[in-house]
Amino acid sequence: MADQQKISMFWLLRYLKPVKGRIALLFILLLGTTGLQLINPQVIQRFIDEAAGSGGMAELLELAALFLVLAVVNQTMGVVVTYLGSDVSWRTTNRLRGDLLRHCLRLDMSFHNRKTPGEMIERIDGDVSSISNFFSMFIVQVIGSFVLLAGILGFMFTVNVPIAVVMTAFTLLSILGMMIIRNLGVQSSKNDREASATLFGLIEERIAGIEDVQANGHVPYVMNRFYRAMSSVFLKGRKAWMLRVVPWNVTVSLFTLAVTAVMLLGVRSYMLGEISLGMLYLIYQYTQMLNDPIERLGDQVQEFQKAKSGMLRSRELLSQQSDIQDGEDKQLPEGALSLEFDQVCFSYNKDKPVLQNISFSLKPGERLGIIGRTGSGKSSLSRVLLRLYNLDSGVIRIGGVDIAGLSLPALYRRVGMVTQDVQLFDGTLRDNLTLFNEKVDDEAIMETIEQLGLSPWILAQPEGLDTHLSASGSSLSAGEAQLFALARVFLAKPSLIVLDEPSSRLDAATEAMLQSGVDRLLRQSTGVIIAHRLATLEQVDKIMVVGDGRLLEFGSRKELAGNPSSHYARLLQSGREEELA
Ligand SMILES: Nc1ncnc2c1ncn2[C@@H]1O[C@H](COP(=O)(O)OP(=O)(O)OP(=O)(O)O)[C@@H](O)[C@H]1O
Repeated sequence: MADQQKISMFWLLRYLKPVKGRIALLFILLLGTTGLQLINPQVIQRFIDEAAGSGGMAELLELAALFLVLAVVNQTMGVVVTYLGSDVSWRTTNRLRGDLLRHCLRLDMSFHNRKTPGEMIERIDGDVSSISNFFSMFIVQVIGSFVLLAGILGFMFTVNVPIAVVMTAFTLLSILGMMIIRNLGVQSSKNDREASATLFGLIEERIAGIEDVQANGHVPYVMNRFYRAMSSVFLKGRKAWMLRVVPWNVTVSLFTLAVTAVMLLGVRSYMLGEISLGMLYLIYQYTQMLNDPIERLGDQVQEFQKAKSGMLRSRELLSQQSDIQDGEDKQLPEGALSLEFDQVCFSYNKDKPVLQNISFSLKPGERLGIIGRTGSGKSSLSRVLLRLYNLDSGVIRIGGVDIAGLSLPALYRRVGMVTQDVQLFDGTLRDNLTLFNEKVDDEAIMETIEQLGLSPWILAQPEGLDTHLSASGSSLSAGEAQLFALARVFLAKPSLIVLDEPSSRLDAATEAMLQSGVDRLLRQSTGVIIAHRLATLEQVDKIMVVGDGRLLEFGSRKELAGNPSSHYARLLQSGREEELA
């Protein structure tokens, strides 16, 4: 645990570095307010003694004015300290949020398959929020509190040693107690954060599937799971809170004892004529003030426990390694790219093979149509081709280069894919087509759209390319979104294109219209088209039939069509596409 703590602190320092100037200023201001807090009671003490003695009105007014000025300056500095604290906290935590998101986006699909989006939101935002106080105030508050304590106790030793000894003993005991129990709540706070992440995951999953939940009458079941998750958050949250407030309760009890002892000693000294009335007030005031920094330290211990659980979880996430390691090769040959699968085996879970010994090759510019029954492994084939998963064994070569040794940006620059699930982003049609790349001009967009025969559709949108699309895609039909995804991938001019059921949601007329456009655009690249409808594959050069993760048939489309014993010919003859393979 101690080791882990050291790592956490060290690791966070890099986020504080860019704001070190602001932290220094924060620190100076805090020292200033601490000093003013110490001086103010002394002004009142002099005021009381002057008033009780023979002080003139002018002196009293001077002291009152000084008190007012100091109080206003103190308040103003307090506001600036709060502002600077929040500023530091936002700057640092936003950098951490950015790092976490960037890291997660690079993690492999196996990781993302295990996490719900809601859980990821909690990890990227929720955990970091719990660290924000640590960034803004922890160091400053802790040091400020110690300085204030030292100031009060130091001054008391010059006034009355027995009272100063009682105060010091109380302070040391309180701090010691907090040090001993400071880690008490860390694990429970971590459990609390985990429960909350699960709850968010559940809410997100259900809202994302709202149509299915409503249409299938799943509301009571969803509510039941929701209540159970909430109950877990409540129980774990309560335990974490209870363990966090223990240090605070310890200091409150000690403080009551200390105030009683100090007041008894103070009143006794006053009765014996050792101190003035003003000094008695000062002793009382300083005793009260002792509680403030100790309470602040207690608060910071609580915050630290919360922050530490967030730090541990964020650190854990940042240290997750992607299974997909970036390769060194940066170059692929110019023009359309060849494709070769050599004895490729792949599984999502080791106990269930999904692709078994797949070998085939395509020359640059050739087009392959893949057919096979539902669940036979067609989409998995395209996923491994784009290195979304690692192979169990075998090699995939694109343009003669093993993709395992190829850098991922180099791969994605030249290979494009349209999947069955089209993701839209919050932005205009143009943003979604260019993926926010401002270098792509409208002319290039319209040219591609024209070739795909989609310009009437784009022009029919209320504001053309400036039409706003919502991230959920509710503004487009599923078929429209597919057209859109096709335009998007062709705009990037890839040299190898994988189309996974690109027209599954289009009506026959729209598909026919699209077909010639796709054919034209595919002329500049090698194409892999996964299709359920045989009509989609009329223009391909090669056909592959997949069944149960195995390659059942591979060859020239024309030859297979002319061979009555081939799977493909039989499918063509029967016209029963549902019997694919
Ligand atoms: N993320 C995943 N995790 C675990 N198993 C998966 C995952 N995705 C797919 N599978 C399994 O892998 C097998 C092949 O799935 P794949 O999606 O490649 O089939 P497909 O031929 O593309 O099917 P469809 O025609 O329905 O799109 C199926 O048995 C499926 O259950």
